Amino acid sequence: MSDATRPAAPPAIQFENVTLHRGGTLILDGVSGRIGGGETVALLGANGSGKTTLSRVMLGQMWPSEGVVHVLGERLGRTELRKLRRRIGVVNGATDLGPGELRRTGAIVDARLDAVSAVCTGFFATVSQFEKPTEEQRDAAAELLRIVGLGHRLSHPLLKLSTGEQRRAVLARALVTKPELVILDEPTAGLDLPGREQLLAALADLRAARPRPTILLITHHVEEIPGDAERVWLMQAGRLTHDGPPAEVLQNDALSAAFGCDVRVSHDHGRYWVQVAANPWAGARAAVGT
Ligand SMILES: Nc1ncnc2c1ncn2[C@@H]1O[C@H](COP(=O)(O)OP(=O)(O)OP(=O)(O)O)[C@@H](O)[C@H]1O
Repeated sequence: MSDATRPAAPPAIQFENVTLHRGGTLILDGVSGRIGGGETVALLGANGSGKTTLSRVMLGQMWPSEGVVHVLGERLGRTELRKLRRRIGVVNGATDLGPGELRRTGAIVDARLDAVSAVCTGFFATVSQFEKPTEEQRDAAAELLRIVGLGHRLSHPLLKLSTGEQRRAVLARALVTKPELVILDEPTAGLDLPGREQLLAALADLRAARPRPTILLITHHVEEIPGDAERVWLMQAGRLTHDGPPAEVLQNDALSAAFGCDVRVSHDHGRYWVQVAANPWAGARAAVGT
């Protein structure tokens, strides 16, 4: 069957005309998009463009003022979120918080837990250990922690791990249930160079898995986008301005507009790289005499 006649994979995520206001600010402005089952989509955009908010809408953590969102065949608002969340693996930046703040910020795991217990909370989609994991579940958690390079930290509380180690533990938690959908929000923040490459390799393994999970990767770093990702979304001021294959979207003009500075994109070793061509702060430096 040719690509033209092959039916499109059923969507893992589909949202239409999603608008979200908070405190009088328009954060998402009528965004629509679709990710087919098993596809990888990278979401790029400047600070404050609305990337995390969009991912939180998909997770049912924030409610849009308008619009319809379907995730893994379920319409948000008409489905039991707890059940749905068990099918989704999430990595975000909010791991090093105490329990009071956990509820307020939507953090995903209680950082006082030891690494194995923290990973096991992924089986129950809870932030803390409210249910006792089985021995098999603890073994699976330990195995994943070894795979992400934390075999020597199994019984350490997350609070006592470095930022990069916490990040790896949270990735293990996200993957422990073999989720159908994985949402990674800046998963390499705080990782050192080998740590980042290790995480990107784990991402490549995930993309090679069968059945292949759907992946939404939110990042600021063009070089982290798998060159063969199905699509790249560019976000600017709460709108999805571009949606297409990497070669089409990762262009000088589109990225310069999205980041508000003149950039040059290159392609090497199967990945895209970006350099700032003109320093947007040069005027400010001149003004302060540096
Ligand atoms: N609860 C809120 N009330 C008011 N404004 C908010 C709220 N949450 C987010 N915002 C604003 O919405 C905008 C988008 O925030 P969001 O965190 O989604 O951006 P982002 O693209 O993920 O940014 P970053 O790259 O810095 O993580 C920002 O300007 C932010 O200040």
